[in-house]
Amino acid sequence: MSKFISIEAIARRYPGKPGSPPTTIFDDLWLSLDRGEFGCVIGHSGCGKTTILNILAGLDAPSEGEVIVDGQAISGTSLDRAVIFQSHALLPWRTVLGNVAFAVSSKWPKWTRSQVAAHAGSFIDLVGLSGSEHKRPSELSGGMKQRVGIARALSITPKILLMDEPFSALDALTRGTLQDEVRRICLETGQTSLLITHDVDEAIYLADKIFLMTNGPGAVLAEVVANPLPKDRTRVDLHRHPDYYPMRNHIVDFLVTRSRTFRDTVPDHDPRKVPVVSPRASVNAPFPNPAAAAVLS
Ligand SMILES: Nc1ncnc2c1ncn2[C@@H]1O[C@H](COP(=O)(O)OP(=O)(O)OP(=O)(O)O)[C@@H](O)[C@H]1O
Repeated sequence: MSKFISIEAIARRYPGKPGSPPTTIFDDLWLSLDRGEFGCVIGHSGCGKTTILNILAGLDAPSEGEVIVDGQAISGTSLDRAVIFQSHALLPWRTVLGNVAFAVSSKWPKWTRSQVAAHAGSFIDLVGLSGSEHKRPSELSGGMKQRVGIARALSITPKILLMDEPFSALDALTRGTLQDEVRRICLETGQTSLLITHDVDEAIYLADKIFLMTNGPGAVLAEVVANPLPKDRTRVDLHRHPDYYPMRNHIVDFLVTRSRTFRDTVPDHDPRKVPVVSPRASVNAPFPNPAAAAVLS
């Protein structure tokens, strides 16, 4: 079965200094997601996470390779692919309703004003901002601004939702609440999503698949972690699940050690056949324990 999102052999290179070869951020990168899946890319600063997201959004183009979404190679930006940035990028002169309505009328230019307002209003409601429709961004908290960004992205019913560290500028309480909201909405609507984060717990809570990137330049997708935790997990009971610590330890171990040493320790890594692992609790086994990471394919 073909994948809903298929990143195929992409590379991103930047010109080097005069007389030097180009810098390769990554090359021959393959990554895929099924429809309705929530993926998370995690890796150290500079490994190319934002570059991957920008390529998927069409804000950047790969130096080589292509990206297929729903059976079609992408080219440039599209209202099929919505992005939520760390900085919400709202139009400051427009109200909450005006910001969301702007996106809605871009997608459906023939809709009447009242159709646009009703549709935008339902997404403002979805993110819990009813009553604030007529406020301008300067009157909103950081969390509320990010809610507007989420409502705006979801209101155009995109095929894929792309998020670049959308919660990282928020305080812990607001971050947790918005993670809950995004998870609820994505599960309810079957939204295919890709999130960039540095936060291991955020990835474990939200993602079905976590893509582990090695350090750049020359980063590679080393492993895909298939989340073994139940779908009905909640943020508060996450750490009580027996598979939580094996999985968390596996990812932290990767980020602390293997992301640096991967190139030397796995010289025959095949970027087209990236191992999918699902770290689980294993009785009497110290961690890290290779046996705890069941290789699924
Ligand atoms: N226009 C550019 N010219 C040259 N190099 C660039 C350009 N844009 C990005 N880079 C380099 O590409 C690499 C990957 O950048 P990217 O922002 O994708 O990393 P990241 O993993 O998202 O980092 P962070 O976690 O810090 O956001 C970095 O080393 C960056 O310096």
